[in-house]
Amino acid sequence: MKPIKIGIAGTGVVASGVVNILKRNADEITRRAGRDIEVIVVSSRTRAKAEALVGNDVQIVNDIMEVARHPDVDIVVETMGGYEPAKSFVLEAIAHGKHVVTANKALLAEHGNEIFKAAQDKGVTVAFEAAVAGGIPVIKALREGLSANRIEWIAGIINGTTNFILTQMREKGWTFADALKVAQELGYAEADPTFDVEGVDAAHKITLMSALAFGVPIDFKAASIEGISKLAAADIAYAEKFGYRIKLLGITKRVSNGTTDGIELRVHPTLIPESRLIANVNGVMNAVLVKGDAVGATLYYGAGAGSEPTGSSVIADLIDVTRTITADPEHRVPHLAFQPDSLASIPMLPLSAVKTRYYLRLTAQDRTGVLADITRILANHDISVDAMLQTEVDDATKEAHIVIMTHVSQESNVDTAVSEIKALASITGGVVKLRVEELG
Ligand SMILES: NC(=O)c1ccc[n+]([C@@H]2O[C@H](COP(=O)([O-])OP(=O)(O)OC[C@H]3O[C@@H](n4cnc5c(N)ncnc54)[C@H](O)[C@@H]3O)[C@@H](O)[C@H]2O)c1
Ligand SMILES: N[C@@H](CCO)C(=O)O
Ligand code: NA
Repeated sequence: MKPIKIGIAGTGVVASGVVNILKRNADEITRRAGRDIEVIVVSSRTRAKAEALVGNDVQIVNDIMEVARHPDVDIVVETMGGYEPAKSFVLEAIAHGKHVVTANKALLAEHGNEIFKAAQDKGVTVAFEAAVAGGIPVIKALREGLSANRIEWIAGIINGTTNFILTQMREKGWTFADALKVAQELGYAEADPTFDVEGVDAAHKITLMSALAFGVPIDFKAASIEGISKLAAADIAYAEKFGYRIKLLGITKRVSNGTTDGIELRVHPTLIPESRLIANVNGVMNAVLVKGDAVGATLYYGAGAGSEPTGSSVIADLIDVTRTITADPEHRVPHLAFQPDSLASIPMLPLSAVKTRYYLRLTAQDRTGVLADITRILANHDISVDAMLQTEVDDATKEAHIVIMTHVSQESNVDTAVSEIKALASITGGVVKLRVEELG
């Protein structure tokens, strides 16, 4: 059979992984796909760099649209990142009847509904395994392996950069800035690393998984997002005293009970019991826990970023598309796991509706009655205390830290209580609030 012909836009970290693996494993890949997969054209802004990667036999063009419109290309790979020109490139390729493989979660989280609709109308596939948790085949698991289940929730460490930073800070005492710099050098970070650090990248990924899990349109605007830039080393240490690790988690949950029906979608630093496997996922590694009603909890672990791990997922998509390229589009696996005419309209829940356990750290002056004031406020808002710790009073500041672990409480109640506590004269250093997830 004649080879499947690939055009690549963007020859950076991910594209290099793709090209190198395609060369090294050509034999296995052909035996699996049933046809050779051959890169015939790449776009590059720096010709020398592209030539060093693909050699002289591959056409190198300046204009990405030449890749999108190339008459011989069957599948385009989008590894530029960002919203534009990536969006125009993908839509142009679809309009020209090309299948698309992309690693770009930002693009799909913001514009996926439009892109998948265009692909559906044209009868082509847009595949994106590399976009979520890098090399881990979690999109495949959600879309195919778990398709018998009603998904209950997903919780994942889905940003390698922040997990790398948290790990180096905790294990090696690196500063935040040094750890971020190394993550950038290793090719893990986004072009704009605030996307990593502020939780936006994780929110892009959990938004896509939420749509796949619950059969709803992609709704990035509904995500509540909090990153790790304000996380204090003191809270990591106190969490450990209670037996918890702090990880940046992307969480999506279907809440369906007598009073509430909807979907939670949130990213924030989270306390996880240290006995959970996922609490021990370190460095650039990612892990995604998916709870299905039939299968129970399942865990997917592996490298969430990096050239070849991400390239591994891009090529898995290329092989999938190659295998089904001649199939009637109606018989291909739907982009978002559910048939596009069967998407549900389930409300997205605000953060204020979340019910979980909370970690609170208060910085208080050492005055009589302060603890009584705090516990009275908590009780007034239906928040019961599970455990409490107070540090010794600092000689210089006369302040102490009071750390409180609550039982399950509602976020809106906790927020009201926190603002009342902050208003107490004895609370001089603000209140830190973190969420706790048992993930059992
Ligand atoms: N690096 C990773 O570990 C990783 C993992 C998963 C997903 N991703 C995603 O993969 C995509 C690429 O990431 P990367 O790390 O390879 O980035 P990169 O910066 O290493 O490479 C991007 C490439 O695209 C080219 N490019 C960028 N803007 C362009 C434009 N406007 N016109 C033409 N060419 C342009 C650049 O010149 C470069 O060759 C992003 O969407 C990223 O989020 C990266
Ligand atoms: N910047 C992302 C790349 C993988 O999507 C990360 O650190 O996880
Ligand atoms: Na993946």
